[in-house]
Amino acid sequence: MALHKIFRAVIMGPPGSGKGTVSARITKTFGLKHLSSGDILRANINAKTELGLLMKSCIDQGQLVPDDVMSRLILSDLRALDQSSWLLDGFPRTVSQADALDKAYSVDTVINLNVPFQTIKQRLTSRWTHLPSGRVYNVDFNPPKVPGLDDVTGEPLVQRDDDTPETVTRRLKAYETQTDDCKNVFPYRSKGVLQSFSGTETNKIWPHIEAFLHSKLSSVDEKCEDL
Ligand SMILES: Nc1nc2c(ncn2[C@@H]2O[C@H](COP(=O)(O)OP(=O)(O)O)[C@@H](O)[C@H]2O)c(=O)[nH]1
Ligand SMILES: Nc1ncnc2c1ncn2[C@@H]1O[C@H](COP(=O)(O)OP(=O)(O)O)[C@@H](O)[C@H]1O
Repeated sequence: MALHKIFRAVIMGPPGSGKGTVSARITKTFGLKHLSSGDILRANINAKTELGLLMKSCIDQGQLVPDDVMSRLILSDLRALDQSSWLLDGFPRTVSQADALDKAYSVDTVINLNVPFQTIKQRLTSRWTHLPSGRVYNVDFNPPKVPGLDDVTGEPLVQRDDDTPETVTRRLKAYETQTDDCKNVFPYRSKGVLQSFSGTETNKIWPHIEAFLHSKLSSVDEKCEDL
């Protein structure tokens, strides 16, 4: 689908709810640029930047990195995408981050994935990641064609240091208290742009998200053509 107006979307949900998996499908179908806060942080760690080294211990302990650091990082990357439609994955995660984004951009839609924590725990301990691209695999759900290797580049897959059972528990707790419990204070429900999708299987949730975005994007385009 060709987009005429700039469309800005956010995808939220607990760790392991399928944000990366759904984002890949959204970018493939609708051509939005994908920006993932976790991928950006891991690229900094991998490149051994000062910021990456400082943030690594927070991430490995399953804690959120400080709001000011995260907001500055994401907003500066978004500035480079000013003329593009984008999908922001993993940001905002706190009220302060949501306020910082709201001051800079008006978000057209927020997709919220609602997946039970019990489902997530099993998924994350069997997640394999291609760090340079952020592509994710799963031994049961979407295994790579060759075990241990990325389908596109043939490079090795790794298990993230924070995908251990103990750290996953801490990340889910952080999500509950810092994101989920505060969701009503984020500026999205009151603005009528928050849309939740619930379930335990991405393949069942995806057709609903796809249909929702098709209708959302065509109404945005119609409004644009009316101007
Ligand atoms: N079993 C199963 N695994 C899934 C499903 N959807 C995604 N996954 C896997 O669950 C893990 C977490 O998904 P991901 O998209 O990385 O979630 P994120 O942490 O919210 O970005 C990855 O290993 C995915 O391949 C599903 O419906 N069933
Ligand atoms: N918006 C954010 N605010 C603070 N910390 C973040 C944010 N996004 C990512 N992080 C840090 O990076 C880690 C991994 O994030 P992410 O890759 O988005 O995890 P997941 O895909 O499992 O939800 C988080 O546990 C946290 O430490």
